[in-house]
Amino acid sequence: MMQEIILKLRDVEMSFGTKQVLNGINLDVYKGQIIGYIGPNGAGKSTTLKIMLGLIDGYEGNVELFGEDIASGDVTYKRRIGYVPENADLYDNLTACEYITFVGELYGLTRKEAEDKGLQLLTQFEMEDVFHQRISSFSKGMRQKVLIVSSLIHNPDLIFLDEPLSGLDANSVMVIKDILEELKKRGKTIFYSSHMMDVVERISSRIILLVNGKIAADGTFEELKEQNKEGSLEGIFNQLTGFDAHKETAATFVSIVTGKASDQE
Ligand SMILES: Nc1ncnc2c1ncn2[C@@H]1O[C@H](COP(=O)(O)OP(=O)(O)OP(=O)(O)O)[C@@H](O)[C@H]1O
Repeated sequence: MMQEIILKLRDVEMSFGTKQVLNGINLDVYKGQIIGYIGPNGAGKSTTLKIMLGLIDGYEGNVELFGEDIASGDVTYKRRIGYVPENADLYDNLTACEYITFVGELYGLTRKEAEDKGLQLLTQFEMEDVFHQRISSFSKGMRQKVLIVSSLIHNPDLIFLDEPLSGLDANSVMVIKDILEELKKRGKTIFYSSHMMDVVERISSRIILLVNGKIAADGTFEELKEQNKEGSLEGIFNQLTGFDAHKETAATFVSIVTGKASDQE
């Protein structure tokens, strides 16, 4: 049986002014895949995510979600999407409860449904005591948990995560990794962008490496390892992005900081 295509990109290009950021992205993502979307800073990962989410316009090419062209004007597909942004402007003056019910209502839940479900979910992160406190009083990790809960409150089929583990402690990272596994088992499709190579290596059913707005590698971790003769995703990343100067760069950087070459210390 053919697997359902959830996400389809054809010749997607994007420029900001004269700078071309995406140079022809072609991609089919199937139901139940966890895609690890990696690449150097500025490669165009967040830009790709924002195009698929309908947050930025002006791209060339074709983007289909759940078999529908997102440029068709019909935005009902958005109800089936969850999104954890990289930099979220959480509404600091709202309480966790107010924020989560606000997002839940945007996605079509009633206030009561969103509030009940939000409290249940935050309780799993041991945050029930702060449900009615203002987000401005939260630590970075607590804010991140509110974002993760908000992104899943409406039971989306396709989930976009942009560096979702930032600020989370080791125990919470474990829980989130297992949540992603569990969502995958239940047929959810996950598009996961991160720089944490060990996590991407572990959770992804497929890894896509973007370099200069182009897909430079696409396959399972095993396939990438086979092709690149490197043992870790970090090593594969270094090799495919042509970066082997970390030691020299670090030494030069610290020499500038200290005003002395390393052998003068
Ligand atoms: N709104 C914008 N206006 C102008 N240039 C932009 C805009 N958004 C992104 N860019 C540029 O597009 C390029 C790709 O940015 P993008 O945020 O997609 O990279 P990224 O792969 O997500 O990087 P990172 O790993 O650092 O998050 C960068 O050169 C960035 O400066």
